[in-house]
Amino acid sequence: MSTEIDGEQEYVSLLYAHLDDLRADADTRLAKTLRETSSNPQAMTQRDAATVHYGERLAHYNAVENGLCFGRLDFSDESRSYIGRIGLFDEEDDYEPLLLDWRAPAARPFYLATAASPDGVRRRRHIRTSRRKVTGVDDEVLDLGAGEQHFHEGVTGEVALLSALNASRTGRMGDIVETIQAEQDEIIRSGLNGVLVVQGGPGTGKTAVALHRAAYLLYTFREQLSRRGVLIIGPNATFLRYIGQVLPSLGETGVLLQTVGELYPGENGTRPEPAEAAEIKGRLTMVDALRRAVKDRQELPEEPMVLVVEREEMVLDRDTVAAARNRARRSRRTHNEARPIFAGEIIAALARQEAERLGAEFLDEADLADIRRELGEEQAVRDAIEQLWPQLSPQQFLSDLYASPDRLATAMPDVPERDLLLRDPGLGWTAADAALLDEAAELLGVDDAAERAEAARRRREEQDYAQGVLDILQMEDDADPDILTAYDLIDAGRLAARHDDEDHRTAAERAAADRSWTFGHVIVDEAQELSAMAWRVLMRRCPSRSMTLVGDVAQTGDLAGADSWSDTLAPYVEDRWRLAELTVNYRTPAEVMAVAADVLAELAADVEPPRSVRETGVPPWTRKVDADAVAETVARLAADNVGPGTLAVLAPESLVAEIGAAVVASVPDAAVGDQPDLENKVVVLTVRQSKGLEFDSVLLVEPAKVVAESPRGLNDLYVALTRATQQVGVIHADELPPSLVKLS
Ligand SMILES: Nc1ncnc2c1ncn2[C@@H]1O[C@H](COP(=O)(O)OP(=O)(O)OP(=O)(O)O)[C@@H](O)[C@H]1O
Repeated sequence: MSTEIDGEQEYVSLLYAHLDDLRADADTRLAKTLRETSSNPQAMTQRDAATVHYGERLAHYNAVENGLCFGRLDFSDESRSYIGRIGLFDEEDDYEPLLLDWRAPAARPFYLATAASPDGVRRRRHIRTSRRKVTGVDDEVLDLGAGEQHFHEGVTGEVALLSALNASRTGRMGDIVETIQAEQDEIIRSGLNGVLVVQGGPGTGKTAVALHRAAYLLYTFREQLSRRGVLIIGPNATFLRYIGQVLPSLGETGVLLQTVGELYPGENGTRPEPAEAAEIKGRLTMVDALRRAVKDRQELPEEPMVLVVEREEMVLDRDTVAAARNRARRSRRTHNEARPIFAGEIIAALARQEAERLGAEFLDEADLADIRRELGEEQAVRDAIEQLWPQLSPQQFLSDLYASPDRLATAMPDVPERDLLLRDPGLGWTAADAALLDEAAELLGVDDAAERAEAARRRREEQDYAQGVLDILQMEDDADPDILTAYDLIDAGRLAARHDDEDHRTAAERAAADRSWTFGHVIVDEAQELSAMAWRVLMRRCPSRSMTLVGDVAQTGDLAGADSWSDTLAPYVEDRWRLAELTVNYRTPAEVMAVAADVLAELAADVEPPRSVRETGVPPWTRKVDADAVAETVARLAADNVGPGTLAVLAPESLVAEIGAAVVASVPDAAVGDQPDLENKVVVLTVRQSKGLEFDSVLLVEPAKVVAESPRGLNDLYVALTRATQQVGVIHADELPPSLVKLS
């Protein structure tokens, strides 16, 4: 074996030498670009672009340093390929591939070939490395015939897979490029177009698959996707931190990761709120409610309004305002965009009154125009217009709505529980508010006439400046008429525009700041949790409907979440979506899954539990204690458990603070609170917070309370039981819920 390792070491060293050359080259070019100085705007623009380009290349090479090469395929025709994190080519040998990017079509047999269907592959080799050193190889010989294999059915690269699955967790998710399984590969490489729903039980690799699919799509459709970017939505900030390293480790950075609460640019919806309030805000009927609420802001005065303009009284009666309002509404523009029409009508009506007073027969059209202009500048007139048809930002509009029982009643006459939405202004936004802010922005629109005028003025100024630059260049070049000047190639307008538009942020960065941005592809993790209103926003952000939605309807915890994929998607794509299923559980050992399966049977009798890929020999255990000893027992067990792996204490909402305090008293650096650091050995979380995460061991506290505290409590219990990679212990004083029969 050691000669095999030596042989691979030689090749792997050659690959690293190649990587070093590429890195050195990018480094030199970057340094050279940074040294370039020029006052020529075009050259400066090129310099900026080159800086970004070489900077990105360097980051890319650095990202693939660990595990650069991890596999080898030997084919029946004696040829062989090495598989790794990027493609490397031999420039001196007609660009022969030295290393195949795992995403390249030619690398696919590494994930798909089996003894039953070897696809020309004689041997698949997993190469284990630590930094740049080869530490071992695992071979699977595929042309022996299926009968002679001793591997698990349907599992490829079993040794490498099991060693990845048994490894201690670190609190950050890792990539799985070395051991992607066939059913996962199918999904990762599925076409770009249309909506793909990936349904799979806990631990089936949905998150892993979603992230690797993002990397695959960016590689395969680079041109298309790097311009528009890819958006990945995850359930909360802790989860995004947990998965945040995976794409960079695959060399991909052009992806925007967001929570639903961040869907409205510039705001971050993190304020907690009761599940019932979030559920109401997530209903699709909020679209009509907001429409009514906007109309409600276009007021008619109960009594005629008296305006004092230059010591003269003018009157705005209800009919005049109603006529102006009808005109503005008939324009079918959004609220803010229709406002100038309303204002114009009001001013025209007041101007007619003024003309009457002055004697209309002595005034011509120019005089009337002067009167209108002067009235438009009067504070009293502006105030009246602002009162009757205010200019509204989505934030102002929504906080006014939440602050007023009357406004809520007008907007939501058939929702008796609407007062759950009442709250004082200025308290910050919740996750469910983000979708409503976005909807409000759609309804209100922006009257950007002033901004557009300012932008036009700026452009004119820049154009004049560019013209000046070109004139100077031309003067310098006058000496030799044969030399092509910048003037010949580009006119001032284009030069200014190029300067103006040149924006070196990545698509993801630009998208994060822009509500009207549409993405090339959208991936939603824990997609079952999204409300109908959140789906509306996402669909607006992705008119091409190129989407991957991964989730598990059996794990839905949010009241506003999904029970069925077809109901969720029907309003947007009818039945035009494809379903892929993942069936193997890579996380939860069989012993734990057997217990979780009973909970699943109670909450969704028709859903098959995923099949665990391994056993640990440690069945879940329980410990019953007195109610006043629960926190102390958990704290002691947590202290005893501090080992190489990670431990999560999962507690019901009502106990989490008390349990957290007890655990911190015995394990001082344990992570607790809203945004715990998952890289700590011991973390105390609610079940909701643990969604999508995993730990080596889990201590579950008072499962009966977990079930009782939420209308979707059984789903929460199912989530809690399926977070561990090694073992689960249950500490309780209350009776165990009936679905945990196996533990009683
Ligand atoms: N092919 C694979 N090779 C190695 N590890 C894998 C593979 N597939 C999944 N895993 C590991 O299994 C664990 C579970 O994966 P992941 O979190 O993606 O599952 P999930 O379906 O999103 O789970 P849940 O629905 O419970 O959040 C992770 O540690 C992941 O790295």
